[in-house]
Amino acid sequence: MTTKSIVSIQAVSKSFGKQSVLRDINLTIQKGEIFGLLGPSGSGKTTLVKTLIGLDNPDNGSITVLDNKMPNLKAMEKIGYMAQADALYQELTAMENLDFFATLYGIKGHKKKKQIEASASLVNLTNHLNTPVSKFSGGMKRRLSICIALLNEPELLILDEPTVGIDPVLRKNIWNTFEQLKEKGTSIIVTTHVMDEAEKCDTLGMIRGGQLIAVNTPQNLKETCHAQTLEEAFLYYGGMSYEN
Ligand SMILES: Nc1ncnc2c1ncn2[C@@H]1O[C@H](COP(=O)(O)OP(=O)(O)OP(=O)(O)O)[C@@H](O)[C@H]1O
Repeated sequence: MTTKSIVSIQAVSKSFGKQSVLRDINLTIQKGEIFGLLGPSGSGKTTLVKTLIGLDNPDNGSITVLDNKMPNLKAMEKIGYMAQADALYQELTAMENLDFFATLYGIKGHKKKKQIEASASLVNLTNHLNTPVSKFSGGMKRRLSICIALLNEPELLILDEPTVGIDPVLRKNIWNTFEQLKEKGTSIIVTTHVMDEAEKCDTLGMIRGGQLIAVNTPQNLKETCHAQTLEEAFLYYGGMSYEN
């Protein structure tokens, strides 16, 4: 693994009205790692990833992604983003959805065919491409959304709670896909509130009430405070229970 940074967040703050949602966030994410952002519902994970990709502007501070100060169109082209809710056309087949989004990304001809095949294979959807999305299970829809985020061969893949509502077997499959992508050199940022997923990340940022309360490997986070579990560690660093 190289030690070059792919994301640098400096003194980022954001409020919605009177509510302070991100408080002085400083964070560096290294290239080639799976970085997890762990925090309870409402802690600011989605807001932080949205500011990362330029979908939302911070009130203060600066963000650099792939050596570009955000928001930056060139950097955005190298990022694959999967939002929390699936944005799929239900009446279209998986292939038609993929074709539509590939065209939107400006991928054409032979490259389009190749990219769709490669991405579908990674998420195990090759045999379901001609099925209308309305007939997909929740897990298949999530995998199709991941597939779409992979179409432009992103250097950085950002996934907002990619496995919510997915059973443990499928969740394991999806994490295997992340490992394969990492092997190929893709950097991954994933938000989660699930502890066993957090354990699988190379580095973990714990966020609570808009504050980054600790950043380290899952092992070090536990060892430093003599915790048996990440939940215990979260309690230690956050000074409160994990749940809101
Ligand atoms: N557009 C908005 N306008 C006003 N408040 C917002 C907006 N977006 C988010 N918030 C508030 O900001 C806080 C953080 O929300 P955010 O979605 O970032 O949390 P989260 O950690 O991603 O939560 P979850 O795990 O439930 O998705 C919440 O209190 C939320 O209600």
